Amino acid sequence: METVIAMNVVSKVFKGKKAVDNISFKIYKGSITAILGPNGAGKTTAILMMLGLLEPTEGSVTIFGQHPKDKSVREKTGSMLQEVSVMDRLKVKEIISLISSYYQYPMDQKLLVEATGLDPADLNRYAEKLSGGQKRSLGFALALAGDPELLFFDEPTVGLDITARRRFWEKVRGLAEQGKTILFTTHYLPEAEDIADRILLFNRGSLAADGSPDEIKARIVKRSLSFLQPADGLDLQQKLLTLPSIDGCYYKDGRIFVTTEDTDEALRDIFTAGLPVKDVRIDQGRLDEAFEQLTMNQEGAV
Ligand SMILES: Nc1ncnc2c1ncn2[C@@H]1O[C@H](COP(=O)(O)OP(=O)(O)OP(=O)(O)O)[C@@H](O)[C@H]1O
Repeated sequence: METVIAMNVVSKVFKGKKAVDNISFKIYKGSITAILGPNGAGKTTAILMMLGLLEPTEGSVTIFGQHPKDKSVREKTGSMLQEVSVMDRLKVKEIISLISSYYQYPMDQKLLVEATGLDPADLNRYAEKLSGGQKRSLGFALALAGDPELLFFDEPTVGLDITARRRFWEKVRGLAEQGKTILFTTHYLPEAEDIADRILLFNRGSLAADGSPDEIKARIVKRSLSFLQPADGLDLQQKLLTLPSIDGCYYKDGRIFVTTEDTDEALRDIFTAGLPVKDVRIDQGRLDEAFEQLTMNQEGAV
């Protein structure tokens, strides 16, 4: 497998606070990797270091074996960051032509417009007049303009409607099938689960988990056990935590979820103790549960 990105024991400190803390991983050619994590976990900081827009405080980042700022790397890299800033007083087609002109082998502009779902009629509009979703489509076009080998997307689908979102992910899948390497952050876990073949879960600047969506789910949640939250939910949570088969519990969307290695044994313990659980539900583990437990466990450990 060809290594495209190597993060070697990388840390980034802002004013004495570690935003990224001793992170190491490699990303391989043709893979789609999602970086997940709560707000402030260090995802954007990590991406900015991979783009050469921030220097690590410690450790090193190499892209295609070079420093991220190396000209050869920039020519092979495209990115769409959270803030899509458009140039004032330029039409969409002028911006696309301008950015494409920076590259030796730009993508055909007609294909580019098709790929991003921009309406050809939008090409003659001033970019600052585009809607939020259309600006993101333009951002996508600009990321693809140089027909890059490696693409970074920071929260790419925020503000996109369902159709635009589906089109975006179909295109991303197609790009990966062509051998391009994709890295993206998202807060929409189902997207990560559907699209990514690997998830890097960040928490407080560290890597809390690294694996395929299935591996991450299997690592933590085999199956999940939950009940309706009663009026005295705190009391029930405290009682649940005294049972030997239950490792932890948390509240979400009106229900109490239980962390356990063995749902059968947990249920036996709950009924033996006579706890007043209602509407018992056993589900296959979901990624958001794994995510919640992994970040919750780490918080508990700090
Ligand atoms: N330029 C900066 N100066 C000072 N602190 C910063 C700077 N950039 C980020 N931070 C801090 O570093 C930490 C990580 O921020 P980062 O933006 O990387 O998180 P994130 O995981 O991308 O969050 P979100 O999901 O909210 O986008 C936060 O505590 C943030 O306040």
